[in-house]
Amino acid sequence: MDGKVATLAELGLTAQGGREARLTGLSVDSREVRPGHLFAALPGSVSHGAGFVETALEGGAAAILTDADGARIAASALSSSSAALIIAEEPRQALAHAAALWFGPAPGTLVAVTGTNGKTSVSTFARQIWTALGHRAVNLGTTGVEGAWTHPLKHTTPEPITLHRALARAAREGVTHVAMEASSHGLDQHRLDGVVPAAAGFTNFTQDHLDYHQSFEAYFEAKLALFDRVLPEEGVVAVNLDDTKGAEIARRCAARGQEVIGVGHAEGARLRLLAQRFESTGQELRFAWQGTARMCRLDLVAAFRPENVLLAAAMVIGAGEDPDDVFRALPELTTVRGRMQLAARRNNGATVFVDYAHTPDAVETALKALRPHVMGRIVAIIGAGGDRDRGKRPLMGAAAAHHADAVIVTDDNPRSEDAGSIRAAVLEGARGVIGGAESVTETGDRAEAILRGVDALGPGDALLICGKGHETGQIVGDDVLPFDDAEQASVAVAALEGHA
Ligand SMILES: CC(=O)N[C@H]1[C@@H](OP(=O)(O)OP(=O)(O)OC[C@H]2O[C@@H](n3ccc(=O)[nH]c3=O)[C@H](O)[C@@H]2O)O[C@H](CO)[C@@H](O)[C@@H]1O[C@H](C)C(=O)N[C@@H](C)C(=O)N[C@H](CCC(=O)O)C(=O)O
Ligand SMILES: Nc1ncnc2c1ncn2[C@@H]1O[C@H](COP(=O)(O)OP(=O)(O)OP(=O)(O)O)[C@@H](O)[C@H]1O
Ligand SMILES: N[C@H](CCC[C@H](N)C(=O)O)C(=O)O
Ligand SMILES: [Mg+2]
Repeated sequence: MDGKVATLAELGLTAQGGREARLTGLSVDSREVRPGHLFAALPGSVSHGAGFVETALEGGAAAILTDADGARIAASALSSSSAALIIAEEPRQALAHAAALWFGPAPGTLVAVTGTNGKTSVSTFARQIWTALGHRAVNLGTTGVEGAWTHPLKHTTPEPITLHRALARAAREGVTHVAMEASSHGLDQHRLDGVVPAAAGFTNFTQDHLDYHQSFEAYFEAKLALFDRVLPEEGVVAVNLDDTKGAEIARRCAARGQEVIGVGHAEGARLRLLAQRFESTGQELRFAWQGTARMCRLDLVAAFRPENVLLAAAMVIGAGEDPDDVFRALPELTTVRGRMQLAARRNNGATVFVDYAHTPDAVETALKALRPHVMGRIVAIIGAGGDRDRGKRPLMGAAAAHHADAVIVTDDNPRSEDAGSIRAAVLEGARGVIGGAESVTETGDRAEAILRGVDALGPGDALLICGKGHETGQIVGDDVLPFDDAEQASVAVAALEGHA
């Protein structure tokens, strides 16, 4: 945005005393302030950004956006400055709107999805459907910006400056359609308040992020904001009715007069899942749109997959596509990076999948979702991250031993911890299961564990490599060693089948 200048009024902001400023950029971090910037001094979880106003002013900030507390904290720094002061009740919301105006036009069609699990999957499928229909589309979230334009991101839902910069750049690259993930942190912090979705989706609601939200109620309230605050009145709501909280959202939105597309097995679903038949690398679906039954084959495994696919279809329909065109595109959907991804196949037909499951619940869900596709045995590779929740380690081991036929415990980002001790905790959980997996073994080196796992596969068997999904590195101490589960799976198959 070199050379660009805007007034406060052009960004929808009004300073105390009506003072004006000519802005050259926006920052939320005082260390990034350049001369002429608006510095948003936000109340944080660790400190109040207002404590950094002095640094921002030294850096040349022309305006400070904050709340009433912030104005008090920064009063003395501001008293000797000519910078404009904007006091907003919700400075994060004001920043989101200002960032949307500063960076300029975003792609014309945007949808957003929230829920505990499945956001990355649903937004990726929405992007793939649009692409199949001839649009230049991207998905934006945990795996960065992917599709017609790619760009890395540090967060699932980035703060508004990063978000609107990315959206504007995507638009300049010719992208017309965006499916984005709305994390509960992002919603709670008003990061999406400057976007205008045509449709919003809800996957499901289970326990997560209680360290931040404190209670289930607060966590759900955060998610509701996508429908109550971010989605405009004329926006369409696509929601999984099989989830109790989803049904509640559907009722609330319908009562408000919003168009709702219910998805799921539930009788009242406009897009209703009727039946599934599983094969080793995919499944047949029978579903109905507004009462008319249809069939299609998905080249995707996991019993829960149709939930994600049909929700994505509902969001794309809600955003204006013709339902028949959308359903014709479904057989073309391909795997989501690191989510029940078919990474390799042995000559004997055995399959190797990679999944990001890194909690006890996710390990259980992933293994159960794979089971109906597998005629033989399931081998699971699992490990747990260092410098993360220690309590989950034995529980992950137990989940794997309960639901797999053989378990290989290995390393997954030991970070600053002793890798052997982490494995020992996972092994203890796995070996404590009575009547579970027939074998539980330990192989610290992840590449070797994958080779052993692949080697153990007979006809009809499957290997599920849990924990790293789309990650491209193994974090050991301060080093990030290149490592990609899907790539290692192919390397292992090639080595065992004797081809390069
Ligand atoms: C817990 C959380 O969400 N924190 C966000 C919050 O920062 P904070 O409240 O911790 O900030 P703080 O450290 O108290 O500092 C207060 C303010 O002072 C500013 N500051 C701080 C130091 C300094 O020298 N100068 C300065 O200006 C900070 O930029 C901040 O605005 O506000 C910041 C500015 O908007 C965010 O960047 C930051 O996200 C951090 C980076 C983060 O890691 N968030 C994660 C937890 C997150 O949002 N994850 C979700 C979903 C994950 C999932 O689904 O698994 C995501 O969407 O990625
Ligand atoms: N509909 C679903 N029901 C249950 N589990 C699911 C569903 N969709 C995906 N999962 C599982 O949840 C995990 C995360 O999937 P995905 O990355 O799509 O979700 P997400 O909401 O984006 O997660 P994150 O909060 O990490 O960004 C994967 O392990 C996947 O197997
Ligand atoms: N966002 C999560 C992902 C964990 C993935 C797993 N590979 C690990 O390192 O534990 C975390 O950083 O805790
Ligand atoms: Mg995600």
